[in-house]
Amino acid sequence: MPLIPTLSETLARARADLRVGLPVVIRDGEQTALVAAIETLSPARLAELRAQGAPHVALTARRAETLKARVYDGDLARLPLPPDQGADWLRGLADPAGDLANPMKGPLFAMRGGATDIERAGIALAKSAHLLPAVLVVPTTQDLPGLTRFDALPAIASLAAETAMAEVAAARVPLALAGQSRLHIYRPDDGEAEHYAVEIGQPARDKPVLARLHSACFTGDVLGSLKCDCGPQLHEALRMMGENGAGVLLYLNQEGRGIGLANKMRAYSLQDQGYDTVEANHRLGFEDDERDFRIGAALLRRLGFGQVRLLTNNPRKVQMLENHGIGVTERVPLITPRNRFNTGYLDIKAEKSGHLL
Ligand SMILES: Nc1nc2c(ncn2[C@@H]2O[C@H](COP(=O)(O)OP(=O)(O)OP(=O)(O)O)[C@@H](O)[C@H]2O)c(=O)[nH]1
Ligand SMILES: [Zn+2]
Repeated sequence: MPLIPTLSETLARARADLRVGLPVVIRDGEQTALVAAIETLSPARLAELRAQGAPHVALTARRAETLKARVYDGDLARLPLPPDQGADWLRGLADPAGDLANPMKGPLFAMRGGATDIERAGIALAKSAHLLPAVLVVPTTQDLPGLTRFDALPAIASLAAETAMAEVAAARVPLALAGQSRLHIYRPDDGEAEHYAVEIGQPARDKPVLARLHSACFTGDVLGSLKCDCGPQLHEALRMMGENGAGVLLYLNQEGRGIGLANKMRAYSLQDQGYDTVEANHRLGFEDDERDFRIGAALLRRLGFGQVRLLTNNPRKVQMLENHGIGVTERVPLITPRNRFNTGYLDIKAEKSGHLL
């Protein structure tokens, strides 16, 4: 019996491969293509890929709009790689860092017609590897042993909900702001980041629990950045749970609303150029919010909680939990002080993302 990796295992390998600059093979019916992340593509690897066939780029519609490329494929655009262009040109398409210095990348000719599911899967893979959402796609007929391959299209978008998570450890941690807590570590089967649950006191399972789903923010939570409200929200939530005597805080490793810390810093760099938090995400090729809140719902259920009093200003979080089987009996606002660095950010969250601030 050959040992065949599961889809979760293949996904974990594919993310690692893309991050180090290796292409993966994706098959969709009769079509097979090599897919590589542009962010990590070296000139030497590009030359190898060119020897396999005619490459094209797949970008999200968000990035294509910034580049003024035509979008014929709904949520993505495909651009052929011209023979006289190379790694620098590709990098310019993927990475907005050079947009101001070099605004004219085109004219850019977009491809039309034909199947686009391999491209869509490739972009989803690059996003889940926390790379820039832009991939090089090379249709091929060769059998390429040694590369990670998907023999059918990976249904990445629906995977997170189904991914199993194992509790790997739990132990008591006394907290300055909340008293006794128990920290649980959960590890997803598909190699994604671990998530944490902090149980404060001994919350009853048969009553709505005071809960917070907190997305990781290295800059705010750890460094005390004044650019956002994350650190004060984290501390205030813990303090309220301590005062309440019980609660549960999920610390979800979805840094930068799911785009990863490197991309969040790219977004900050665009914000330094004057774009707001939403525009910066779009210029990078991301949606405003790439988080998958199903993970939070799954974790709450796993901990035995079916109903929550949710500490949040974000109505989407309430909606997503309810959609995924967790009753939100009350939304408890979590308002923290403004300062001159975060006030614009909070205004945009209220205006464009519907936060109740
Ligand atoms: N992409 C991006 N992410 C940011 C930026 N500023 C903060 N973040 C991230 O935004 C997320 C905020 O998470 P939360 O505080 O849990 O969620 P929220 O949507 O603000 O809703 P609340 O429950 O009301 O706080 C964290 O993952 C931060 O890292 C930014 O300018 N760009
Ligand atoms: Zn933050």
